[in-house]
Amino acid sequence: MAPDRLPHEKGFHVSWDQLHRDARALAWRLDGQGPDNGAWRAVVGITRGGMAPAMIVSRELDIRLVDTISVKSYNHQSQSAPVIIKMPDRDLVGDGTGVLIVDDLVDTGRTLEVVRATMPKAHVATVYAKPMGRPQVDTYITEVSQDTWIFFPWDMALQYVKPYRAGE
Ligand SMILES: O=P(O)(O)OC[C@H]1O[C@H](OP(=O)(O)OP(=O)(O)O)[C@H](O)[C@@H]1O
Ligand SMILES: Nc1nc2[nH]cnc2c(=O)[nH]1
Ligand SMILES: [Mg+2]
Repeated sequence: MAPDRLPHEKGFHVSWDQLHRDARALAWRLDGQGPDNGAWRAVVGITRGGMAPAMIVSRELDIRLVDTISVKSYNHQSQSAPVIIKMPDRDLVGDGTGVLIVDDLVDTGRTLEVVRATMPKAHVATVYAKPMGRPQVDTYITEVSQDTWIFFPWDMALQYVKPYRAGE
């Protein structure tokens, strides 16, 4: 096993195209589910990974009010207690009513626990979810097992791969 995959058993590699399709699927699922005649008031993306799906969801649902919340917790694959280092505009998000919080994935759920506490009435949506974090999410698209590490396109590059039967 490649050392950069430890301690997870499996790798789930997501291309830009796949992320685009899955974020669009998330938007379609959320369409018409907002509290104001089905409409959502604003999108809040959780930096940094939530910014790409937040952009796609806000584009699909024609939501022009977009803000971010910045949370720092993971350093590579090791997690420390999540800390909010930047809040969204309080006048915009209020208690979270009509706000869609968007992140790329939920793993342990610790990031969303901290974010939810700041906007208790918001709807939380992620593209991918692992079982431990699922209770923190209202809507998600694809579930992967807890021992899977999800690799996003912004963390990868195309590179040469040797054929299975490499010439001697
Ligand atoms: O459910 P949890 O166990 O809290 O993990 C999920 C969070 O971890 C990743 O972010 P990360 O902290 O790596 O920061 P980044 O988005 O800036 O890359 C991911 O984008 C989620 O925000
Ligand atoms: N890229 C990435 N970041 C994470 N943060 C917590 N879990 C994951 C994961 O599976 N992949
Ligand atoms: Mg993140």
